[in-house]
Amino acid sequence: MTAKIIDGKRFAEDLRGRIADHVSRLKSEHGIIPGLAVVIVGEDPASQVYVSSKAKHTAAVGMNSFKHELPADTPEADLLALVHQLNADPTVHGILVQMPVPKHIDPNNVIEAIDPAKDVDCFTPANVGKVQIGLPGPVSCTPLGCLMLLRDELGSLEGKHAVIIGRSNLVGKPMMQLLLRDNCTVTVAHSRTKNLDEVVRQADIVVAAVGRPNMVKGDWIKPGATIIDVGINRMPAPEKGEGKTRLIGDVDFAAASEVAAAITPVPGGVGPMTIACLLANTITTASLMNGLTPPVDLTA
Ligand SMILES: Nc1nc(=O)c2c([nH]1)NC[C@@H]1CN(c3ccc(C(=O)N[C@@H](CCC(=O)O)C(=O)O)cc3)C=[N+]21
Repeated sequence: MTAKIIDGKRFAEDLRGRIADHVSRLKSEHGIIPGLAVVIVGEDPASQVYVSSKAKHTAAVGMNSFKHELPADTPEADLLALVHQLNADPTVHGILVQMPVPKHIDPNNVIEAIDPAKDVDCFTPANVGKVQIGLPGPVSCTPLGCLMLLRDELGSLEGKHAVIIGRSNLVGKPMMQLLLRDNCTVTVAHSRTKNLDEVVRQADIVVAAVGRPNMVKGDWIKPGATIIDVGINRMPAPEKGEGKTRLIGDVDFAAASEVAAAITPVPGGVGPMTIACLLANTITTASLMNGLTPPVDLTA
C-alpha cells in the first residue's frame, strides 16, 4: 500500500481562509479587530523565522499583529512587565511568548503572568483545565491542528485506538484529552514504555511527538493506520550546501508510507497547522472576551 499524504499545508491555507472570513465578520458585525501579540526574547534564528511567519499570517487574515523583540539579556521582571502591559491592552486578544525563553528566565513565571483570557497557546493551568473538562476556550495549537487533520481524514474517530508517543505538556497530554473527547481509546507511550514497537503496532492512529528523527519504523505500523508526525527535527544537509539544514519527522516516512493508509509529511504536515490554529485561538479568545460564542469550525 502507498499511503495518502495528508496535506497539512493545504488544509492550513483553507483554515486561514475561514479564519479571514470570521475576522471580517467580527469587524463588520461587532466592530472587533482581533489582535495577536507575539513576544520573542533573544536572537535564536529558528525562533526568529517562526515569529516572522506568525506575524505575516496574522496580518494576512486581517488581524492586528503586534511584535515585541527583546534582547537576550532582558531581565525576567521586564518581560513580566511587558506581559502585564499586554494583559491590560484592550486591542490585544492573544499573547504568545515564544518558547524557549533564555535560561535566566523561568518559563513558568512567564506562563503564570499571561491572562488566561488571552492565552492563545493554552499554556496556563486555567486553560489546560478547561480543555480537560470540555469548557470553551483556546486549545493547544499543535494538538488542535492534529485533531482537525484526523477528523478530516477519518470522519468519526470513535472507538479508534490512538497511540500517542510522547507525554509533553505541549503536545502529548493535550492530544490525549482531545482524542478522548472524540471517543478514541488512547494509549500514551513515552521514553520508558516497554516494547514500544508492539504498542504502536496496535494503533489505528499514531501521533508521534518525541523529537527523535526517524524513530518510528515502518514495521511498527499496523497496515491501514493513520499517522500524524509532529516531529520537527532539523538535520544538517551538506548535500544542499555548506551549513544548510533540512527537516525530518519522528517517523521513518518512506517505510511507513508503504504500510499506512495516510501520513503527514514533514515539512508541510502538522507545522503549518500549528500556526493556523494559533490564529483560530485568537478568534476564540477575541469572541469570548466580547461575550460571543466562538465559531465551531475553529474549536475542538
Ligand atoms: N509559545 C510558543 N508557541 C508555539 O507554538 C511555539 C513556540 N512557542 N516555540 C517554538 C514552537 C515551534 N512551532 C512551530 C510552528 C510552525 C512550524 C512550521 O510551520 N513548520 C513548517 C516548516 C518551517 C521550516 O521550514 O522551518 C512545516 O513543518 O512545514 C514549526 C514549528 C511553534 N512553537
